[in-house]
Amino acid sequence: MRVDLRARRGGFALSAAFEAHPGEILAVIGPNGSGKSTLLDAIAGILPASGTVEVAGRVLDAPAGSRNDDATARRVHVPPSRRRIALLGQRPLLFPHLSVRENVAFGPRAQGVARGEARRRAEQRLEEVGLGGLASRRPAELSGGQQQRAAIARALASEPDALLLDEPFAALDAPSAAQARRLIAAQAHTAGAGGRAMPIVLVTHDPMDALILAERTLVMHDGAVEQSARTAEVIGHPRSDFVAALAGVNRLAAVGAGDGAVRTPDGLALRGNGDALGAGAAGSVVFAPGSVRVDTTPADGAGSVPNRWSGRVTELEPIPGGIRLRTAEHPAVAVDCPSTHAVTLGLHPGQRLAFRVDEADVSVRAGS
Ligand SMILES: Nc1ncnc2c1ncn2[C@@H]1O[C@H](COP(=O)(O)OP(=O)(O)OP(=O)(O)O)[C@@H](O)[C@H]1O
Repeated sequence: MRVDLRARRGGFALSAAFEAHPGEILAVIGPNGSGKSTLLDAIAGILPASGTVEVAGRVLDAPAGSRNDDATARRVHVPPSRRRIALLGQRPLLFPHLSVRENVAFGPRAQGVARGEARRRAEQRLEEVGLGGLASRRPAELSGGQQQRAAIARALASEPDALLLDEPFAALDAPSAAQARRLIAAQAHTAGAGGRAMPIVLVTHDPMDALILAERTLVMHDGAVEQSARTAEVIGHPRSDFVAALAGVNRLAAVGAGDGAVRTPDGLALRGNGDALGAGAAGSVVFAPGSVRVDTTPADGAGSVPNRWSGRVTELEPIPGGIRLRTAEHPAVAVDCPSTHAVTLGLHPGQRLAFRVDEADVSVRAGS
């Protein structure tokens, strides 16, 4: 899939270019209103866009005169129904009056597949998503998770060339989401029609979904692609405070101190791995709140030795398995303390604590 498009929705402008390969899951993350759904709608052809969309070697959108072989060629716009792209949103949107089997067979039937074959294909797809026994039910007789799985089966039954998923796990409880995740991961690697695996574009709010499922991630911001890289790079070395917050890591501006360490604006001295910042060179440091060790007795050299500091607790916030704290001296630094250790320390607001983080857990990046 090759996408290079621009689209407008009211006053909102979108511009995005990327490629997604067959068998690949590409995650798209970004704040609310950054244009993730708009991007999927434009690829699916629901929203008029200018630029190029190519899927499985078929040109679905192309500007006039864009083809090398024919400068007079007219603009290409294949309508949504003929794009062979399946778009699946948060809500399953099954036809309530049809059985689950008929819902899944609907796509193939609309493509002209004979009734018996469409039914066979629907049953096979339902079997694959674990709904083989529920094919005769109406959607209302299924749970939300089962409905979403039926919708995935329906999307796949049309044997699309690409699958676009918009927050497909958002409305599901944890077990249903896990099941849907497995299904989608398996699907990416399964050869579809004609023995081809297909690209999957997955819009998600949860960077951990990206980490579990997607080799590469696109970060959207204000209608543009802010970062496009391997997911491990996006999460491990976020370029924006937004991704850092989503990924749950500390990201601080830093300046090379000239002694191999870097200094943050609030005076934290840190040594880490990654890029070497010369004296005065700007960059950023990233470390996980959970990689910081907390103690009541000040660490040796706290304040003067890199990777050690102290502070007075101002904020305590429960997190799964422990407590996240912040200090008055370094409010931008979150520190996670496991519950057992929190009990031992007797964590409380106003408490003075010592902190240290291993060099190996701090990553330094040059540039802003
Ligand atoms: N039908 C519409 N008419 C006009 N503007 C719209 C319409 N739908 C969305 N927008 C605007 O387009 C922008 C992008 O919205 P979009 O839904 O693509 O963002 P998103 O990243 O998917 O957000 P979310 O994470 O909240 O789903 C927003 O500013 C939104 O207000």
